Amino acid sequence: MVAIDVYTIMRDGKTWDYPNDFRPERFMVSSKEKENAMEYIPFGAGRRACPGSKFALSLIHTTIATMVQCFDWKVGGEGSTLRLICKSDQA
Ligand code: HEM
Repeated sequence: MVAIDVYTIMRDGKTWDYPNDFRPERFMVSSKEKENAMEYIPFGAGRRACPGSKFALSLIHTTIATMVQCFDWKVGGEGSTLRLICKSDQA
């Protein structure tokens, strides 16, 4: 069996500035430019790549929008954690 260390590949300092930071703007390049990129492979690659990737990518917008609508997001406190507080519990 061959195991690929995807975690390390996707945090390679030679490819990404500040690889451990959450910087979504790093993905704001045309998809053509990154067509064959192997630096970021959350769905794997090749023959065993995730067959649900298109479904997951089309669903993620609705998922995030629903979470923004239903929860108050609070960052900070102990360990700078993210807390999601259900809006309907606050009434
Ligand atoms: C954000 C959501 C998802 C992520 C990040 C993800 C990621 C992955 C990864 C990394 C693999 C392994 C690829 C490899 O071995 O190289 C995989 C396999 C797989 N995924 Fe997903 N996946 C997601 C959503 C889904 C969804 C929504 C479905 C089905 C509706 C799905 C079905 C599968 C199946 C069946 C495999 C096994 C493919 C095989 O071994 O041939 N995944 N996924």
